[in-house]
Amino acid sequence: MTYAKRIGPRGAAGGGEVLLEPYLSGWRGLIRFLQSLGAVFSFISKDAVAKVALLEGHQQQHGFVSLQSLVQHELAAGPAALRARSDSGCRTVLRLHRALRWLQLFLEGLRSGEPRTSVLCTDAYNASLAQHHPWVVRKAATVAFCALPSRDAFLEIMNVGSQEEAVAMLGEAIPYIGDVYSITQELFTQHKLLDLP
Ligand SMILES: CCCCCCCC/C=C\CCCCCCCC(=O)N[C@@H](COP(=O)(O)O)[C@H](O)/C=C/CCCCCCCCCCCCC
Repeated sequence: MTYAKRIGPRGAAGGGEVLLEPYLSGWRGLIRFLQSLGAVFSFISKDAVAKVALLEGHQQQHGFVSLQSLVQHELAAGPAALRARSDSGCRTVLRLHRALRWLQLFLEGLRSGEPRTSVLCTDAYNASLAQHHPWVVRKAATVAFCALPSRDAFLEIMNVGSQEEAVAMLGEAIPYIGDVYSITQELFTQHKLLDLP
């Protein structure tokens, strides 16, 4: 199971570029995992599927290799044009970028040994995505988190062997996620894109 590892370009050539193909492939793997957790999470997975599909469309249309090339291409039209678009790759990446912070925090909590996954998930959500969501989405998300399996069951569903092996895998994967998050955060800070509507 390499969902999280495949997101990141840790040590990849290109001076800290986030390569689009492994980035999207990582998201597809995470979404499959989320879908396996049951219908209660379908409103979340549907949103993630739509966002990944939008980015795949941009990738295919323009041949982007990295997040950096996507950002450069959209910035060339000017910041005002970029802000006016509701289907821009940049705003979509920004939504997934915030979700990646949630994932990083959630997996760190899972690794730490806290048994209540719903608490871990809620804490990670409140520290990342929640501030960007309206009340109704926050409420629905918090209700869905109560349906998460226990930590033991969660590590089992990950299907990477024993609990110790699953925890070891998280220890390897989390730094990759952190790298992708940091590189994207720097890119979006540099171009003042962290508040795209
Ligand atoms: C070994 C790994 C195990 C970990 C498995 C984790 C699986 C997670 C898979 C996918 C994560 C979902 C990412 C959701 C992206 C949400 C983007 C977003 O903020 N969208 C909102 C704003 O979009 P626009 O309207 O501006 O286009 C949209 O309103 C969101 C709607 C849905 C609610 C999103 C709640 C997200 C909560 C975090 C995911 C919890 C999954 C729990 C499963 C462990």
